[in-house]
Amino acid sequence: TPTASSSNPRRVAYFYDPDVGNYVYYLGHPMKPHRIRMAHNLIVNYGLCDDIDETGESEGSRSVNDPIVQEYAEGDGERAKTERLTGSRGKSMQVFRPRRADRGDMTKFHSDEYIELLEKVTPETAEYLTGGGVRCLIGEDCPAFEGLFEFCSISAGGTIAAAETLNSGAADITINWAGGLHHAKKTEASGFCYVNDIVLGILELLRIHPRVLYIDVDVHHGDGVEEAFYTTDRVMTASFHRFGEFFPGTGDVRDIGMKRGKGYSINVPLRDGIRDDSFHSIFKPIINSIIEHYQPGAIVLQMGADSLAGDKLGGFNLTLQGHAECARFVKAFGLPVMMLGGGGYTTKNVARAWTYETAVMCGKELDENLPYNQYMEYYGPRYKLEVLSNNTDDHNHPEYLDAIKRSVLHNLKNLPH
Ligand SMILES: CN1CC(C(=O)N[C@@H](CCCCCC(O)(O)c2ccon2)c2nc(-c3ccccc3F)c[nH]2)C1
Ligand SMILES: [Zn+2]
Repeated sequence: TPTASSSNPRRVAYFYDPDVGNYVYYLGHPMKPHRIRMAHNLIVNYGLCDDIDETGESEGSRSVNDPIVQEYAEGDGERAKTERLTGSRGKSMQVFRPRRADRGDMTKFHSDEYIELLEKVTPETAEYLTGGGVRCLIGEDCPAFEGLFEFCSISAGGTIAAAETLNSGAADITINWAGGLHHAKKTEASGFCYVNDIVLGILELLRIHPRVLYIDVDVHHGDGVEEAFYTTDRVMTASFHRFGEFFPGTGDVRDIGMKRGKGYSINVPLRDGIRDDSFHSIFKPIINSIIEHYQPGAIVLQMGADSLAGDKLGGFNLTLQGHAECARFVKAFGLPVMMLGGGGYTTKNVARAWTYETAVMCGKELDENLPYNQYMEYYGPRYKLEVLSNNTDDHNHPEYLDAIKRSVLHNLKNLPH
């Protein structure tokens, strides 16, 4: 299969399960899985891919004896075999309904007891099973909701399938907007995250690649992924996040990894109000230096949309273009990329951002006027593909950003091996 250089078109595989939008944390909880269905509907109505229905069929689906079906199926783990390819002609990318992760997949990182708890906890039994919500943090942030384990299986199944697809060489870029749940720990839920799909996907990539780079632009620190790989040099984690009186509180610039991992965790702590230009002035030089010094074989990019201006929880001031520029910049290195979702609490803007960023990876331009879609009323009154910055203060003074940048670049120059 032809390898794509950074110039010619990249083969994009996109993973989506039509059930994902049905899960609800609880009324009033900021995390709304419905946002993923909104993004999918916009992606389909912009014509970037065919839709996929409950059976995984779509009008563009191929018959099982179609050569590419055989190639895809043979080239990959058994997960692919259950897959119906919907590689439709003329669309910019292929959409797949991923196999759901099972406890065997999940316990590649998480403890047996923790996954056993996730499988059996219900809203009714949560209090009792979690010792009052303390042992596994199942409570305000991480409630036990109806279908919790299925939701985790869909999220993790998508990211594992996306990693397998990159490993098989069947695509250059893979996308799972239901993934990116970066706070989940080995034995406990945290920050709306229960199963760390990112860690599971990176473990899959490590079967092929000696070095994997993880980049996190969610407004919250990617603590679960950093912790999982804190003492190894086989994964470099780089998180750009709001820091100071903000959840989860970790991610200080001085936290750089330990043991063989010393120097392989990068934290870029930022203040609220950061705008496109100041964000890029620190993001681009750091990513350039990381790629130069670390030379990863593959990149995992968590595109949490709560770093957009106007997010309910975030406090940053990035525009749609500014947020998407991170994906565009990473794509240009021409390395295999797995792009994942994450946070994002102003749901109409989450759908806008992830639709736009899907198009960026496909190399497609989108009309700024939204196409008619199932959730059109959410996008009023302008019905545009835009997220504009506001006039809140940027508390990231240039000398602050410069000091952080110098500290990070200095550490990168001195990587031990
Ligand atoms: C004990 N105190 C509560 C803890 C706390 O402040 N938790 C953060 C959690 C924010 C999680 C952000 C998740 C994420 O965006 O990073 C994400 C989600 C998926 O991938 N990434 C938070 N919870 C809320 C929240 C929770 C329930 C209801 C309303 C809320 F505002 C807002 N922010 C401390
Ligand atoms: Zn977040």
